[in-house]
Amino acid sequence: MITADLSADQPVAVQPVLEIRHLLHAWPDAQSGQAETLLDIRHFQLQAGERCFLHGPSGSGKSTLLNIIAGLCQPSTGEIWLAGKSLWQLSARQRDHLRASKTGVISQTFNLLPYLTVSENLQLMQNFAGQHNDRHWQGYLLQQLNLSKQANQTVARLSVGQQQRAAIARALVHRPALIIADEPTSALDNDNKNAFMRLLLQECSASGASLLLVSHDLSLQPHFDRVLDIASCKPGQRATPESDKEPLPC
Ligand SMILES: Nc1ncnc2c1ncn2[C@@H]1O[C@H](COP(=O)(O)OP(=O)(O)OP(=O)(O)O)[C@@H](O)[C@H]1O
Repeated sequence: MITADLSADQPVAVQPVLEIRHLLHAWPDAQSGQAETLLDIRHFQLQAGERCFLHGPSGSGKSTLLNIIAGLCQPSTGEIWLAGKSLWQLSARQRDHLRASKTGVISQTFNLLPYLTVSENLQLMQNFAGQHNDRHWQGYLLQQLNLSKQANQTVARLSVGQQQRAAIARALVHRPALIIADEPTSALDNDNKNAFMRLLLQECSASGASLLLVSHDLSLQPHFDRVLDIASCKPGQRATPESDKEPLPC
């Protein structure tokens, strides 16, 4: 079980992009049907432009937490505030709209539409976010991600690494306030990993987007303001601070 109070020490002058209050989440065990608590986070905030790196062992609940933050999975109890709105007080339609307009999600399974081209996937994302179709910007992103040649190919014909880069472009194309990335570099070679990190950080700086990124690749840590080890926050333990900026009282 993960128990954490990851609140910032400083009083907050501006509204955070993301705030978690008293989150508890349990999945029912497949055999016994009993629910065992997986996540227990008393408080967590992410400010505009802040970059947070989240790591921890396989099965510790990182993807579950990201799905909860993205409004794709309802927590057992607790509140998730995204851009000043409480996710689970919204209708499903309002929640979908908030997710589409405020977050860019790069998931482990990419969630691209395989029968559409890369460009069409980007256009669709801008449409969902209520934006006009900015072909110049889309082309720039694809070029930065070394995907220009694949712009008019259907996603189903791309390699896994190319699909991952297409998913990255889609997460950035509508300039979201919060980028949520689950193992975004796992299928990339070193060159593409570096290009991806460069573009992601550059776009976060340019747009002021916050970034919450989950990875097992600890070499990415220096790019982040805060580093959280989800597994170090256990009941009765105090997490070892990993970031110079932020202690993590559990
Ligand atoms: N929809 C679900 N229903 C039931 N149990 C689930 C569901 N999704 C995840 N789990 C369980 O929750 C636990 C945490 O899974 P999760 O994918 O969040 O871990 P993780 O830290 O992201 O792992 P990894 O690093 O391997 O991706 C696992 O034991 C998993 O089996």
